[in-house]
Amino acid sequence: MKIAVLISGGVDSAVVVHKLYSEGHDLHLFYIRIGMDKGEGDCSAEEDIEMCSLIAKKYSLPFEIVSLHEEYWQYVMSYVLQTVKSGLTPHPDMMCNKIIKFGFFEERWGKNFDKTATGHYASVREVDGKLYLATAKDPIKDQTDFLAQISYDQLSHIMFPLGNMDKSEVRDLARQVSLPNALRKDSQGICFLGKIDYSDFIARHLGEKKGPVIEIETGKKIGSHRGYWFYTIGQRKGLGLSGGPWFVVGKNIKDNVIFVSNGYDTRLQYGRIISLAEPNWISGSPFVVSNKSEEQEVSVVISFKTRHSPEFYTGMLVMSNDGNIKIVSDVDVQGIAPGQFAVIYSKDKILCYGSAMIIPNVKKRRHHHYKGKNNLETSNND
Ligand SMILES: Nc1ncnc2c1ncn2[C@@H]1O[C@H](COP(=O)(O)OP(=O)(O)OP(=O)(O)O)[C@@H](O)[C@H]1O
Repeated sequence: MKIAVLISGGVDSAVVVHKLYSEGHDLHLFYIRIGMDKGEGDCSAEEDIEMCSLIAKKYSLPFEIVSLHEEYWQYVMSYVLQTVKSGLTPHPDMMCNKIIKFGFFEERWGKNFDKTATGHYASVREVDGKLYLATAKDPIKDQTDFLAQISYDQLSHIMFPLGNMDKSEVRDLARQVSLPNALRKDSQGICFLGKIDYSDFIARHLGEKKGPVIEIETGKKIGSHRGYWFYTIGQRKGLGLSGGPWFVVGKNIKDNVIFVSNGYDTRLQYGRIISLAEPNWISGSPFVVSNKSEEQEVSVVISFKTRHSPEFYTGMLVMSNDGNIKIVSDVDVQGIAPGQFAVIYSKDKILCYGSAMIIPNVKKRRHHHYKGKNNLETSNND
């Protein structure tokens, strides 16, 4: 098979090259170059590229560096800034996979190959003649949540050769076959943005604007913050408040107010109802539509995640007859942040059906103690 392999200089994608090469495929390696923000050099990219060249050389494979710099800044980063500005929490990794790695790359280069392979920890399964995004063997490394915005067409053209390997097996294999990056540390952080400080980046683009931090139960001002766009629902770190733990439980964007609540047990930290919008069902809707009558809600038992973590929650995915969807969780979910995505899995946690954006549960709550303002919050905590 003719396969385009996306390589980053990291050990995972190098092991992909080794595996596919050993299976006798015809490989073409690609590195996607994305520069930093204006005026910032990016020396780590040069190191990554050098590593990619070494891997290409080891297997005598063609290697190309392609740029998607403009596209990344135009689509992914503008989405990040817009989302943050509207008080929501963005998910750049998800958008990067959908728009860059499996979007523009596929359109321009990947389409000329039978498949495109990456070092993501995920798999593709066929069930009743249909392909599904499916979880990886290694539950700690599983990255299906980052992939849950892709389309069926994108999925149909992708291979994830590490889906059936644990990270330790990947490292062992890299050592055994003496890959030049066998001992290289894993990359951390947000997609291509891993190399820059997220908070600095936001400050540079959106500036700072001081505002009050209000204890939600009492309406008392207990501190000040740098601008609502630096904070996300469920956040604990970086609030600079004494007598914690304090958690962000709501925001009033109009007045630049952050609401916090004290303690791990506060009711306000948790919610069981998660309202969703714009679902992306990769392989079709998980609802069994044949049961649907005019007045009825339809529901399906699911597992789900609301953040990148090995833990799954369980609950029901419910669609009301007006088409609105929500999750009713079996247990309290901490820090439900609108703008983030709920990733929906089959009950047995094997198939990833797709994802939908978390939206605020519409409700009004009066904060009598804070200048009598009536705030429609961006919090989902019931
Ligand atoms: N700059 C890049 N150019 C081409 N492909 C990339 C690039 N960055 C990441 N990828 C692809 O996306 C996959 C997942 O990327 P992620 O950032 O999660 O890296 P990772 O899990 O640390 O993997 P690796 O060890 O290969 O860097 C990589 O394995 C690789 O196939």
